[in-house]
Amino acid sequence: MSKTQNHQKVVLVGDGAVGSTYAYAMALQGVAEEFVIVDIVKDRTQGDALDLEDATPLSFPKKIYSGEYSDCKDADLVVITAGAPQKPGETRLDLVNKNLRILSSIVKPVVDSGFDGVFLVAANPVDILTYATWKFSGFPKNRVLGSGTSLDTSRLKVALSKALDVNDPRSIHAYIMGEHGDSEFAAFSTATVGNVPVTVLAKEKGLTKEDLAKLEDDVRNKAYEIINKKGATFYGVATALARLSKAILRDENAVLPVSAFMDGQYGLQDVYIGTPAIVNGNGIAKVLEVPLNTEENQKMAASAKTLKQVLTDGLNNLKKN
Ligand SMILES: NC(=O)C1=CN([C@@H]2O[C@H](COP(=O)(O)OP(=O)(O)OC[C@H]3O[C@@H](n4cnc5c(N)ncnc54)[C@H](O)[C@@H]3O)[C@@H](O)[C@H]2O)C=CC1
Ligand SMILES: CC(=O)C(=O)O
Repeated sequence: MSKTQNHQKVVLVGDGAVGSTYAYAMALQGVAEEFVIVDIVKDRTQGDALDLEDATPLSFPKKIYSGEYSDCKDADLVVITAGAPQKPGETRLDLVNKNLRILSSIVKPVVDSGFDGVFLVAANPVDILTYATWKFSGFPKNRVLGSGTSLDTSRLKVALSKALDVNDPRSIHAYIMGEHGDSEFAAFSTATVGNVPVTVLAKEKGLTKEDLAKLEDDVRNKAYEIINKKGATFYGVATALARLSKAILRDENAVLPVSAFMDGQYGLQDVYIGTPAIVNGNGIAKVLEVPLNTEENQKMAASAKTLKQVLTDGLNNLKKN
């Protein structure tokens, strides 16, 4: 299918639980006229394309098909959800060697196709795989981003909306920052509801500092809770990926939590990590540096340190094997 102007094309690599749910979320939205699905399991991509195209007469006219890396040539966006998921008891960081190997087999053929769009990475450990996608691709930093703490931020909004009796989580302005993983933290010092600090509203509700710490911990551990109960998480992240895709494809300049390259922000260098950023058709237009308090800044630094260590070890292991 040849592309005309204003015709947007997305290639999804990884048609598992996360990828196929993202494909469904995109099928229901009026963005991207062409959607290609790539995976090593061809029967699945072909079956999913046939199944998903049946949603289009009732949602949005869209060409959905099973494809190849060569289809990335004229794509606007490549979304990577290929990779092993956590088994119960595993952390996201435990996936690093396995998923770096898978990623290294994906980025090269995408780039070799002539792809010149934006990479959006969701496979875990997402901050590390986003960095590796940037390295492997040779793309500019702004055109490689990860889903980062977008899912965790949604989880924080859900938890705060329940705790503060604000039924619409979209009214909560708060971020989980740092690693998408065990060293992430809630930036409570800047969190607001209708411009009122969350800390003030929490106090009015009789919530103590310990209650907020427990809420943050529950958010941090929510993936483990879901994986223990049903084996995987996919609806939340798929919706976050669809939101990020829309911001990119519609050139929205929307503020969203992502994994972004640090170039001095938060005193950090040479690491991809979760922060709010302005997202548009070029990927990351600008990293927004949240004015964190001292304790939060320390958590951000500690999170970055963990990521850098695992990244270095992971890339060394990849070279050895
Ligand atoms: N960033 C986030 O917030 C979240 C990230 N994830 C991560 O997303 C990834 C995918 O999770 P699920 O979809 O549940 O796993 P899954 O096992 O259901 O799907 C993985 C897919 O990747 C494909 N794949 C494996 N190697 C490939 C290769 N070399 N080339 C192309 N495709 C390949 C598999 O065939 C499979 O279809 C995991 O790493 C998981 O941890 C999951 C939830 C949230
Ligand atoms: C699996 C994962 O990364 C999550 O649900 O947060």
